Amino acid sequence: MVERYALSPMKELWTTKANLERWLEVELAVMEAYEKLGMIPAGSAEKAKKNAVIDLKLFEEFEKQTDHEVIAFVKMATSKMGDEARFFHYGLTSSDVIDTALSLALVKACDLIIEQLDKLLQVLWKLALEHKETLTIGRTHGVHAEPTSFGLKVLNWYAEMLRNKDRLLYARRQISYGKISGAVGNYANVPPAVEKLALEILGLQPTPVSSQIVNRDHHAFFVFTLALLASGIERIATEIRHLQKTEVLEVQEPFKEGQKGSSAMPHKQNPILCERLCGLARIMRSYVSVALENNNLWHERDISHSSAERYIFPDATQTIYYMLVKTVYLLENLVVYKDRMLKNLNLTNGLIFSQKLMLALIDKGMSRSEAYDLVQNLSLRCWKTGESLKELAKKNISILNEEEIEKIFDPREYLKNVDEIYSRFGGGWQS
Ligand SMILES: O=C(O)C[C@H](Nc1ncnc2c1ncn2[C@@H]1O[C@H](COP(=O)(O)O)[C@@H](O)[C@H]1O)C(=O)O
Repeated sequence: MVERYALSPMKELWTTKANLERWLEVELAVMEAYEKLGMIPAGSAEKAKKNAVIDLKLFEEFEKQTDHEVIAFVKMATSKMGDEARFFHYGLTSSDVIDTALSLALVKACDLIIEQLDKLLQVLWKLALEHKETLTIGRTHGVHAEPTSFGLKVLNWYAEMLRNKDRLLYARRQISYGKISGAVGNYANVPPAVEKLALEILGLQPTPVSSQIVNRDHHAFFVFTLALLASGIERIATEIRHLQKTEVLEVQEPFKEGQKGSSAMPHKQNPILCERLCGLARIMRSYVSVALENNNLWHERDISHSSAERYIFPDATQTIYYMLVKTVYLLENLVVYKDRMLKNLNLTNGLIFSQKLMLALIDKGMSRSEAYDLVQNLSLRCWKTGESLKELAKKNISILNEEEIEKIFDPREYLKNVDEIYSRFGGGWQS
């Protein structure tokens, strides 16, 4: 993981020491299960826990010697044990330990991610409420379309993040499986009852059927869910980048006291945070293709996925965590220029009210194509000359009176159903 984007407490989850401690947690849970079932002498698990060694130097030494990390781990962990060492790793294959411990790590990572996502939801809801009535221009194809509210844009982000939360909760279930079923998953040397008890102790559930490993579709789904969340953040960041263009300047990402925008141009305030979030979302997508490829392993498993997973799980969880923390900061401190929004809304001299004008003509009895052509002709003149569409309508359309025309060109008319849209979210964000 690039240290620059590694934040606590997520980064501590992925240290070698934390990993070895999780392996030990799994081994001890298995011993406890054997003991509860009366299959090994009472007190063995407690003794093993007391005498177990976690020593990174020793682990490295044994790994160099054996070129097998789980054997190195077992040698290290049992190096100061007595007779209880006989029952340590008893009947297990390496992946019983590795995969079960990996699920423990991923579930914890998922909880940290959900915690940040909850914060983001809270900030989004607050911003959406604050700007429920803030008029802005809605753009399609990058071109002014019709008035809308800035809060509604934010509410749309909020709704996507609510869906991301739903998906994450489901993904959390998908990665909360362990397996203690032996070398090819058929419990030849460890009974299913041990798996059941051990996983209960660890707070995981057994896979109904496994090979040597927990199938990688579980993990791929989780990684995809994170990438989808990242693309939602990217969508927010992209919108802010567009709205921060000099010609637009409707919003601006926070620019700290003492911050510098450019080494060459002292005046610059660039949307660097949003640009970084867009870059990181690209990285997040790249993990998905690796996770998908890891699903296709030979027979009861090969180990081609292992090296790739040393990157994708720590990096994907740390990157999305970083993205969430920064997005919360970004939106908590977003600068919103309401006056500029209004100024931009009026840039096209009323053209954005063309649909309402056309519909009013239809309501007065005109055919749709006649009304369309009339309004289009006036609009094209408006584009060319810079005249106001409202004034042109008053001069050229006699079937609408002045009051009716004023109402058509009132941007507030476009907010009349905003309350109903908000009401679909009930009381909003309650953590
Ligand atoms: O219980 C077993 O160990 C069963 C055995 N399969 C293995 N299961 C788990 N780990 C194994 C296995 N084989 C190797 N290794 C060790 O995994 C490490 C892989 O390193 P890397 O490719 O860098 O991620 C690296 O340390 C490897 O030595 C089998 O033959 O089915």
